[in-house]
Amino acid sequence: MTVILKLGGSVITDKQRPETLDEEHLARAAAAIADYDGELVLVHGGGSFGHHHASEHGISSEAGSHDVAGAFAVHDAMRRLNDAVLAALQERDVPALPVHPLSAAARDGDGELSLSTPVETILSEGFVPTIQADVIAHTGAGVTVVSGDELVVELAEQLDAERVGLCAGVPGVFDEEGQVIDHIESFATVQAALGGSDATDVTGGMAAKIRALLDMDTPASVFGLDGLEGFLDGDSPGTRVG
Ligand SMILES: Nc1ncnc2c1ncn2[C@@H]1O[C@H](COP(=O)(O)OP(=O)(O)OP(=O)(O)O)[C@@H](O)[C@H]1O
Ligand SMILES: C=C(C)CCOP(=O)(O)O
Repeated sequence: MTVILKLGGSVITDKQRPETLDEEHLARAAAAIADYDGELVLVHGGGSFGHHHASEHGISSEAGSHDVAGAFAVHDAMRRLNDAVLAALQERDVPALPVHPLSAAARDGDGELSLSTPVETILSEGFVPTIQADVIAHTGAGVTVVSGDELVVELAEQLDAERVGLCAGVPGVFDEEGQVIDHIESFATVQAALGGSDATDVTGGMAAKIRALLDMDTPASVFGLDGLEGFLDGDSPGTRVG
């Protein structure tokens, strides 16, 4: 059965500084992934590569743009981040190959995402598909951002995944007192504690993440880097969602 893991941009980059990797975190994540023995699909977010350029060019999940320079600036930065993630993985003998949504996904006029990737074949041939958040064509709007969280949800459905993990820069989802919530079953019960991101972020931070995860049937967990090994061992660190 397939496990889907998103490496949050808040983990693998320094979200406060444009186009800055968090080399140490990326190395730790890659080492944990190298120890995993099973079918794994990786997705990664934008951090200070995607969100910075998207914000500068006024592009978000909803706000589109026909400006090719802006569209390419976001895509190109995300491709550079994807290259860095692939390099860290391949260095540790993880057979990671890239998937770029700009060439594989689109939104219709209602904003509905369609994604047609060779991920299943890449997986069945023993590789680890590594998919970046990106900009994609959006009917009537030019391009909009597709977040790593949206890609995770879509892929979980397409691949009938067993489990989904979102590794973020926080140990889990905090309640209003700052304690990590063990289990979230409905948006309404936690809404008051959920905010955006504390850095530049065009896709809605934690609130959007939890909404997206509650919308799917696959069990999910949100955890920090310290929880990654446990998640890959089959535990549910941080906050279970759904
Ligand atoms: N209740 C909450 N619990 C935990 N984090 C929260 C909460 N409300 C808001 N946040 C913010 O959500 C952020 C995590 O979401 P964010 O989208 O930045 O993570 P990410 O998915 O790792 O990054 P990226 O979108 O770049 O991939 C935290 O850094 C924090 O600022
Ligand atoms: C801005 C971009 C391209 C990234 C959006 O994806 P996220 O980091 O998963 O929210």
